[in-house]
Amino acid sequence: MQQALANRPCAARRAAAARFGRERCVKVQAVSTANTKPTVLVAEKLGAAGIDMLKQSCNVETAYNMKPEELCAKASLIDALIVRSGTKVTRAVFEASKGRLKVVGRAGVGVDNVDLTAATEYGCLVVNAPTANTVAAAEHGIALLCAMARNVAQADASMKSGKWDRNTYVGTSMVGKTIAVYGFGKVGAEVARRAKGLGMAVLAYDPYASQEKAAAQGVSLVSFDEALAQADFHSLHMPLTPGTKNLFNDAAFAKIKKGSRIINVARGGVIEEAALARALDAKLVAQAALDVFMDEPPKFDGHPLIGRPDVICTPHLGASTMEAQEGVAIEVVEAVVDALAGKLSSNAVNAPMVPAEILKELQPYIVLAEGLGKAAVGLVKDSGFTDIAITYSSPRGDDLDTRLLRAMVIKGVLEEITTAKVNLVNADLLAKNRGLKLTEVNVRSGEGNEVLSSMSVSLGTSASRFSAAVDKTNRIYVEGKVMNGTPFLTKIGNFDVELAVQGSVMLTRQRDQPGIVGGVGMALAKDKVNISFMTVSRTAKDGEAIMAIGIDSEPSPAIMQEITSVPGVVEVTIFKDVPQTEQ
Ligand SMILES: NC(=O)c1ccc[n+]([C@@H]2O[C@H](COP(=O)([O-])OP(=O)(O)OC[C@H]3O[C@@H](n4cnc5c(N)ncnc54)[C@H](O)[C@@H]3O)[C@@H](O)[C@H]2O)c1
Ligand SMILES: O=C(O)[C@H](O)COP(=O)(O)O
Repeated sequence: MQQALANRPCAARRAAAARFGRERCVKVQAVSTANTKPTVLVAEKLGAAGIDMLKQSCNVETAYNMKPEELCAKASLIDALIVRSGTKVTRAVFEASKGRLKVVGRAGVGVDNVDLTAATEYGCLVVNAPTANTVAAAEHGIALLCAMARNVAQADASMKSGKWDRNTYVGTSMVGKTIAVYGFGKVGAEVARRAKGLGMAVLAYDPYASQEKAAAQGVSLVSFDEALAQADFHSLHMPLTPGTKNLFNDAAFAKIKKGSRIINVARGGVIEEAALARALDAKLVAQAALDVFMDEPPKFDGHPLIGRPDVICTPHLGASTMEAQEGVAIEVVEAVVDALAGKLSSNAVNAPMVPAEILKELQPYIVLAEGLGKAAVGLVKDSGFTDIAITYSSPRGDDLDTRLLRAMVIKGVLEEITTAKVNLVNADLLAKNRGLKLTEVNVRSGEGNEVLSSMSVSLGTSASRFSAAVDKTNRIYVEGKVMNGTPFLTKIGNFDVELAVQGSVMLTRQRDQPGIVGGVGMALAKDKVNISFMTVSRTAKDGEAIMAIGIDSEPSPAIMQEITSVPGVVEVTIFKDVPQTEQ
């Protein structure tokens, strides 16, 4: 039985809702009463419209450029705090608040300056403003593109030093050139639209982007190597994740079209700064325009890029327009006010997916669902995937409310690849906005009242990073179940495994022959990688096998290469940390 998301029967939904209590997914108890208004500290400049809106229901204090100890001193006197990227909201702040601080609002997208784990532990909801600065960031990308191509910043500095130099600053034209957008999400798509207006051909590299969305904008989706080799301009718009960290390194710059130009308004860590400096020295890259840096503010003394004439820089100004700041102010204030009133906002970043009273029964299943989503997307190759299919095998059959489990799968998939923070309220919408096709199948199986006897997630794709993960129907396939209260991955592709759904795991595929375990183990030992467990599964004696190895740290690229060369080993990959769900 296959059901589209929207077509689940109402009665079954209501019955299941009553059982899972899903209408009560609120974490923050309402803070204000009829007599007392909550107190909100605005720690960075916020648009006036947001401040005015906040004043309608809260006492508002503003204090900018506070030292960390000043913020800690304030923490026990406030119910909510609003920041941008310049304020670090550390564990010390939550500790110092002694339980009073209930909401942190981030007036922007990135929440890397907020300690989310500590916030969750201290029962503090974090909300952000994920959409209102998209256009501003795209405009800044285009501003940097034009300024770089026409040497605007350098020529301005030269004139201000009293020179009239019309020869040094001859630029390069954009019309008829090719730009590659890396990360075809909210900002990337807006940059592509504007680049078309400049007469540029637009390529996009985004393994998870929808082909239809790209085609509708006249954008060609290409591989990373094709984008590097073909584009005259490279504009970065992906999130900083373990998969994108230092993506632009020596190896990438070695493949880049010689003399091309790069713009980064995404996140600093996506480019390895020292590698970019080497690429500029070698003239592989002609110019760079950077809004974001590995450390912010960067260490100016001896910085490899900031002082160079072939690099222009701005101090993280992508979101800094009057309009965007008004927009994010309103977006974040709405979310903060809702949260203070005890409502769960769709902009909640660390919102619980499950009410506490039903967590006990569901905890291992939600960890399983998220882990399966994360594992499946972790196996996707460059070419991305077309759709997600989830199968629930449960004694409850059609009576099983799949909304929460589905949301956890979406969370597992999306939080690996986008800036999106998924919660129960926004999961389906975020999936829809990404053009993700989702199908669910309920199979009545198992006995008693257990939630699931097993569950699988499969992705339609043309290629996987680990070809053994592709099943007979050519889909990346992972399956799992809860055993004695613990979630396990039980199948990858056609291979049976038994992996706890947490920690980092190395997978190898090999011929079933002696010497593999020793060879791989010895190679890992050279990098002092500790092994927590090891399981081997084979299709037949002397046939093919896969081995799963729990690893406490990640081996270097050289050791990964060495493992690939162990006789009999065909392929190797690593699943990064599959996290326990925050609750
Ligand atoms: N400079 C600024 O002030 C500023 C302002 C807003 C956003 N940003 C940054 O811009 C970036 C994009 O933001 P957004 O709102 O468009 O996010 P988004 O989540 O809408 O889009 C990100 C896109 O990157 C893609 N992606 C994920 N992994 C990838 C990979 N390995 N290679 C290529 N693409 C990959 C995703 O599929 C997604 O389409 C983020 O890093 C965000 O923090 C910066
Ligand atoms: O994450 C964001 O929204 C942008 O990087 C902008 O950050 P800012 O609000 O500190 O300008």
